[in-house]
Amino acid sequence: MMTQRGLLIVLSGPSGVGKGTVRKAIFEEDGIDFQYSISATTRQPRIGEVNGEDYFFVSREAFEEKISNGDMLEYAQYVNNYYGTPKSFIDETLASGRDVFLEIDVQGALQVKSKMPEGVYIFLTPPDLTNLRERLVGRGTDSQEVIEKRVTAARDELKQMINYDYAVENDQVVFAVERIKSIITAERLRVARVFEKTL
Ligand SMILES: Nc1ncnc2c1ncn2[C@@H]1O[C@H](COP(=O)(O)OP(=O)(O)OP(=O)(O)O)[C@@H](O)[C@H]1O
Ligand SMILES: Nc1nc2c(ncn2[C@@H]2O[C@H](COP(=O)(O)O)[C@@H](O)[C@H]2O)c(=O)[nH]1
Repeated sequence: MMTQRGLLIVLSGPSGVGKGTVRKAIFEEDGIDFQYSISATTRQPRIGEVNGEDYFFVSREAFEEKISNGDMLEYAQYVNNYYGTPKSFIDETLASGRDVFLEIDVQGALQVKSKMPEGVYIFLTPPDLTNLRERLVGRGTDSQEVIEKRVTAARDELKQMINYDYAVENDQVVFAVERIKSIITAERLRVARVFEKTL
């Protein structure tokens, strides 16, 4: 019997918009049955971050070796560090029929879209840039210099919203979570109908 491939769900948007916060809130809900793809990065862990849970923290050399070996579905250099999505987890999970959830930056999401256009691409947007800067400052994890680099990158990233399937405003986390869950429910139904027609 043919197995229906899992659905690839990509949540993206500028740094500080709240992707991680919204993703964690979604995964804390009951009945969530998709798998989170843990990214690799060369950035130093922040206080409280756990290797293998938040990221796979690796050296620059190890990351570059993974790129050469073709082990990354996508990768990006963001504010002097590499970030990337290990490919084998995505391939194996989708092939087993389970849905995968990626939370990645805009450069990476567009690379994935060019390879896997059948995925669902969701752009999380802030109410405005002032609000975005306030969130980065409020998070307290980056220097003023890094925050300015992230806000500058955000100006360009917001122009890419048009290349996504959906834009979701993160005005309040609970509302953003509900909007994203509705999108996923509708997309799962659509994909299941398409699959039924192929049987
Ligand atoms: N809807 C919201 N309203 C107010 N503050 C928010 C909201 N969503 C997230 N935040 C806060 O904004 C800050 C940035 O959120 P978060 O770290 O989740 O962003 P991110 O998009 O994952 O960032 P990065 O891409 O850099 O990892 C955090 O301090 C978080 O608590
Ligand atoms: N292209 C990718 N971008 C990723 C990945 N994992 C995370 N990210 C994005 O990087 C920036 C910075 O993250 P931070 O943890 O240092 O704040 C942010 O936009 C993340 O979403 C990935 O695998 N590929």
